[in-house]
Amino acid sequence: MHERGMLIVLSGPSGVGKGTVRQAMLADDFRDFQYSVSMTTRKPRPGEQDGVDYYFRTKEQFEAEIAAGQMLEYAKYVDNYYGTPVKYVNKTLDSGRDVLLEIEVKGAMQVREKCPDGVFIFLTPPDLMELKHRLIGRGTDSADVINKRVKQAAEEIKMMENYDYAVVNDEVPKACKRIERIIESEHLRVPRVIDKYRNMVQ
Ligand SMILES: Nc1nc2c(ncn2[C@@H]2O[C@H](COP(=O)(O)OP(=O)(O)O)[C@@H](O)[C@H]2O)c(=O)[nH]1
Ligand SMILES: Nc1ncnc2c1ncn2[C@@H]1O[C@H](COP(=O)(O)OP(=O)(O)O)[C@@H](O)[C@H]1O
Repeated sequence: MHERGMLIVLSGPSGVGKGTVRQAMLADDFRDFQYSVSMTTRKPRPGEQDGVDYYFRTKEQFEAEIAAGQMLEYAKYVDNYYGTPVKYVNKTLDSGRDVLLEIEVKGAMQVREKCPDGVFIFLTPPDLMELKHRLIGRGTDSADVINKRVKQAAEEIKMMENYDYAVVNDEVPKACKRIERIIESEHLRVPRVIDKYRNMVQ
């Protein structure tokens, strides 16, 4: 029998660098986690692929998935739905592998209710001006959408108190290392490993 995988939830304002840090962790050969691809009603950005970046769906399709109980969590964020299909998460955790969810704060709180033994990490920008610069620099959103996202960011940062860890993304390699250390330490927590040692003392 193997241990069940660990659920890692990474939240943080749009543009803070969640995707960048995740890619850097993979490039760093820290690939012990599986990324859960979310579903969204947002339109694909140039280069984004269905099934890789997101499952791109219509509002009707998304609502049908909710009604069918297929979502672990979902939330509305700046006029679109985003959510985590439950099947992939359960299947992967059951196989003993860790799963990483990259989701906004309302969804993360739903996951916290359902999976209290998950690890909740909040990635935060050095400040809101820097966040805005990153969103502008990414070049994927209109000025109007960027302003909405920065406004939303201020609300999201207030939710940090509900997380287990806060990681500042000042420099990508440093943020990566911080998250890797958190994941490694969480694996050593006694409640996660206790079963392995029970046999020794019987
Ligand atoms: N609740 C929830 N939020 C999600 C999910 N997938 C992505 N998000 C969040 O939705 C917000 C907007 O995502 P997106 O439009 O792709 O912008 P980006 O994260 O800045 O590239 C971000 O805060 C994402 O972390 C999900 O499955 N559930
Ligand atoms: N530590 C950092 N310093 C400077 N720019 C960064 C940093 N991390 C990410 N970026 C840049 O900020 C933009 C947003 O990053 P992204 O990973 O798309 O954010 P998120 O997934 O959180 O929305 C990208 O253009 C990315 O290259």
